[in-house]
Amino acid sequence: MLVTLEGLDGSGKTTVWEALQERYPDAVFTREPTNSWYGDAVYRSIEDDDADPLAELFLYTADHADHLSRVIEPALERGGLVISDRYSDSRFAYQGATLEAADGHGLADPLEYVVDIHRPFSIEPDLTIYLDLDPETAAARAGTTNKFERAEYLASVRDNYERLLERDPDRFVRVDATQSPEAVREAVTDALAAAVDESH
Ligand SMILES: Nc1ncnc2c1ncn2[C@@H]1O[C@H](COP(=O)(O)OP(=O)(O)O)[C@@H](O)[C@H]1O
Ligand SMILES: Cc1cn([C@H]2C[C@H](O)[C@@H](COP(=O)(O)OP(=O)(O)O)O2)c(=O)[nH]c1=O
Repeated sequence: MLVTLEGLDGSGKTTVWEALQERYPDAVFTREPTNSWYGDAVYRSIEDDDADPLAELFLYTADHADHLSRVIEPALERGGLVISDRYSDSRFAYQGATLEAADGHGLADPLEYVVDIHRPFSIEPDLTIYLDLDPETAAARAGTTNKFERAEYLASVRDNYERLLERDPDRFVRVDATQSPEAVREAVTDALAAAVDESH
């Protein structure tokens, strides 16, 4: 079973992901960008304010392809629970927004385009927990350290997440990330426990 955590920078994904490790000690905990050299390339691009948006999309997608074959697919084949801090929806929402800001880079609908390039090879999560937070709080919590963490940009990323929730309501569970860390953790744990129960 594949479970992903999504949300804006600073929404509390990593805090929750760490708490879940105590709760599910046998699960495989992973993240995107990964810790491979593809992930290193992604982080180089994040630091480059002039990175080409399409080139950046393909770097993230290369990291995802490697993540699938090296980590996700083997773990799912073993029948395990896999919990990923960010996954494809981050690309749909963030690179969709970056491409949109670059006048669509000649694409009629950047978000749809990013979804489409994943379709032939990617694996859809069984459950995606979306930590919902307003862009201002997200930027303040994240510390606005890179180009993706600015409130204005995060507002367009959030609009894209809303589109994704609308098109796929059965896969997503929305959690109000303005709550205390304890309340967020409890809501996430409840959603995950319900999904794990249902899969048995
Ligand atoms: N529910 C919460 N309320 C207030 N602050 C939080 C909450 N969850 C996390 N934080 C804090 O916000 C910052 C970003 O959290 P983090 O888990 O790293 O988010 P993300 O992985 O989504 O970027 C950290 O300083 C963390 O301690
Ligand atoms: C996985 C992924 C991350 N990102 C962005 C979100 C973050 O700003 C940045 C690094 O991700 P991450 O290290 O998860 O940041 P955070 O813990 O602050 O949420 O990369 C994308 O734009 N596309 C993607 O596909």
